Amino acid sequence: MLTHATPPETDFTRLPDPGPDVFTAPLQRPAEVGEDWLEPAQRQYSAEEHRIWDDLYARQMQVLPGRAASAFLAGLERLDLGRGGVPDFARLSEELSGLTGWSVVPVPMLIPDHVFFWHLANRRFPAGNFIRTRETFDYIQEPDVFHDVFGHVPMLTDPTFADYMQEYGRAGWKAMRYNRLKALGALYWYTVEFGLILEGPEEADGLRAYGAGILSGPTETVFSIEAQSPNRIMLNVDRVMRTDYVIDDLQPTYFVIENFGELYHDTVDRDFDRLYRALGPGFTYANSAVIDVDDVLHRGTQEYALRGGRGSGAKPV
Ligand SMILES: C[C@H](O)[C@H](O)[C@H]1CNc2nc(N)[nH]c(=O)c2N1
Ligand SMILES: N[C@@H](Cc1ccccc1)C(=O)O
Ligand SMILES: [Fe+2]
Repeated sequence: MLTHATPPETDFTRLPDPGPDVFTAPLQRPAEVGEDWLEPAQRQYSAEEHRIWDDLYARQMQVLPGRAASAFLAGLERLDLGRGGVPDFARLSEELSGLTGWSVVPVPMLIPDHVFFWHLANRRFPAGNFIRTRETFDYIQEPDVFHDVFGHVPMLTDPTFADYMQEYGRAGWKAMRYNRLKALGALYWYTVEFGLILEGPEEADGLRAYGAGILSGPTETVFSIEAQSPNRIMLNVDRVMRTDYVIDDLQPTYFVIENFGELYHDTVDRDFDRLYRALGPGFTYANSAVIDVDDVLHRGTQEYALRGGRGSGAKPV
């Protein structure tokens, strides 16, 4: 019997009930935001904060050509994110709504999973309001406005990717019912945050990054494409959803797609019920594992991780 955990009549305009494994408790909701976690307005930024955006932008532009996916670079240009200063969400939303129907809305910090899904399902991208400081210029733990807007928003100009993001949000309802958010989160991690795409034949050096976690920092932009250390493996949804991930260091493994249509087909056009029923509560594969079924583009040396990773002085590339 086929059970549809997300019934076709699901009302995605209403906030879903968080399932038992939703990471809600540790998040303290600030006084100024309601159940939707939306800030009443985008922050005002100081002149120095606008300069921080400009400097982060300039630093990325030195490394992106030849490494960022063409869809990402096209989006950056289309939205003119380098016009100077932190972009205004209202103007961004206006331009995006004409292109793919998305908007960008301000949130104070990480928001609970079910609220995040709900915004995506309604084509609203929740972006952190604050910007990092000079002290945290190279590395921040929480997503700030540079990661969220520079890293994520350009891809929302791509119609197929824009649809994928909305469907990912809608997918949260089913994953919550099955208590398998971790698995769906791994898919997000290895695509939206750390995805690579093979734009031309492999021999022609066609490997590019489209993941926001890669493209919002210079080190991982170079590491993900050029380093010998990480594995680069063709994306296999069943495999990826069983794979653990690191949140505070360069990835030991990247998963590669050939185009966004294929990503859409392998995820959206497929019923995850059977998969969720087959999955255990935790992950099966370590984040550095290479397994039998893998279609391996590059088997990494894992030298960076073996030397101790972040904080050890190990050189990324
Ligand atoms: C898997 C899950 O959807 C993911 O971790 C969510 C949780 N809450 C978030 N909240 C914000 N503000 N930004 C994010 O990217 C996320 N990611
Ligand atoms: N097709 C998936 C939904 C999904 C869409 C997009 C990304 C991931 C999952 C399901 O049946 O649940
Ligand atoms: Fe992100």
